[in-house]
Amino acid sequence: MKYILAIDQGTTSSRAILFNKEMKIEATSQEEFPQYFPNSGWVEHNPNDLFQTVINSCKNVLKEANATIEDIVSIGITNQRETTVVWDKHTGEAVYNAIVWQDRRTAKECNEFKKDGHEKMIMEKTGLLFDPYFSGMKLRWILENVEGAKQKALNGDLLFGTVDSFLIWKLSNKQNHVTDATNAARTMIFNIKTNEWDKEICSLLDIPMNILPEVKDCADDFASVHKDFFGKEIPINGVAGDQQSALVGQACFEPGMAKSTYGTGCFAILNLGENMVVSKNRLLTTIGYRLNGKTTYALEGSIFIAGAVVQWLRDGLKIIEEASNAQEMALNADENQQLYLVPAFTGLGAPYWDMECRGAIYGLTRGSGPNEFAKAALESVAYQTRDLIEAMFDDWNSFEKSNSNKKSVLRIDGGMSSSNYTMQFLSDMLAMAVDRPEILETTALGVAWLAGMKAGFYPNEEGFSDSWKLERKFEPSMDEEKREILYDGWKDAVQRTLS
Ligand SMILES: Nc1ncnc2c1ncn2[C@@H]1O[C@H](COP(=O)(O)OP(=O)(O)O)[C@@H](O)[C@H]1O
Ligand SMILES: O=P(O)(O)OC[C@H](O)CO
Repeated sequence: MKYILAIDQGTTSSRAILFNKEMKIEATSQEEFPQYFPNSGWVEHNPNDLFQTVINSCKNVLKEANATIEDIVSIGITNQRETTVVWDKHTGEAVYNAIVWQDRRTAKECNEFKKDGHEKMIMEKTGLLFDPYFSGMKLRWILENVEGAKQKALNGDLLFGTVDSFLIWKLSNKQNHVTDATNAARTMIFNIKTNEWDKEICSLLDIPMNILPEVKDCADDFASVHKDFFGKEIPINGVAGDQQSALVGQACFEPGMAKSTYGTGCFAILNLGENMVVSKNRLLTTIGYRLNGKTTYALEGSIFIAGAVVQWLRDGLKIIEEASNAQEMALNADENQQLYLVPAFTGLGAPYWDMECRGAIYGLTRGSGPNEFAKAALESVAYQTRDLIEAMFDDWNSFEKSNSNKKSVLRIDGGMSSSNYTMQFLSDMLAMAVDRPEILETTALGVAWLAGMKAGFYPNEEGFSDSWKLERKFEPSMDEEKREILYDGWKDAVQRTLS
């Protein structure tokens, strides 16, 4: 048997997944690693943990499938985005822990840059906001705060990379310092119009450009894994940040197609085609994928708390034992009560971007109990998605005038997409069909396809799109008046919650 090996290096664990010739999953393996919180708002990983859990997962998945390295045609790597590593190119040791995408340590400095009027330029060139989320400010922090780092960088002794880049450099035995366009697009120092690292931004942040990796297409010759690791050299032919990989895995190749991934948080991405549209609604513009030198742009919006609200029902309120119980409770809730839970546990993401506000619940009565809480929790995810999707399609429609009000496909995935109650309510709230595919592991599938297609093992874009299979379509069934009354109530609840 021949396989493609997909590596998914995520925020809490590393996974390896083997896909067979039919693009079906043959085996998976996963290993968690520690999270470090050295200060309030700081989040770090040990880069060696990231690498070692990747190696272990790859070895274990081969065992799991009774396969050997001879069976692997090519490797694809997808990863938590924005997380920043700086390492010594001679010793291979990181000069500081990986600063994780969730880390907010540079918030104050970002505000100063914003006050000085630099955000407009950042938005126009990178599609992003001036925010600690992105790699540029994390990289700046390391160079400014780790003793000797700036000088070493200037001397050409250090390298910077997002997690994909660090892993590839290690796997290639220090040979290839590369990344792909989707990961570069999340650094805030990459110009997504010209597809180049941006001199003006690097100079503003005082980042020496000699430490930056070469940026490749998503399906490309990235490197060969050195034979010391698995006993044989294997090409790495696919790389994409995890959310973009899911866009590809959902075969959202046409402008107007969107995917929404419901894990701990939720990330929605809309394909914009060849046009870089800067959002009027404070959404992010990013690179969806780059194939054969051609960039496909995308709009992205994220919700911080999606599946995490269900974890809160379980671990905080202790009113459910497992995530799937929330649905039964929602179905048993009193229909005459209308509770709104605004899960702003860590602020609200797009399109509000309010980091200071905190969660709230509205509409409580003497009769409100666990069932009503569970219902409000699940529904909050749909309301938040409507906020995002409305903002996205507003940008899309004002750009694509001929398509005025055209709403197209929304494909869903991630752990929480298995909740039928939530997905039906989502379809009702959006007044659009919501499609759930047979393969929910779309993140790994996306990068497996990129690697397999480059290696000539998998079909082209068209063939891959044809292989996408629907498991269930959720169609809107709520009448319009009810939908709008409910949504107005949500908007009112959000307004009362904002700081
Ligand atoms: N049946 C379900 N109903 C509601 N939420 C669910 C259900 N199953 C899983 N979840 C939620 O989905 C999340 C896990 O999804 P996953 O895609 O594995 O997330 P991540 O990759 O962020 O860890 C958890 O937050 C969990 O609460
Ligand atoms: O590792 P995940 O799945 O939580 O994804 C993290 C995102 O890429 C952050 O932007």
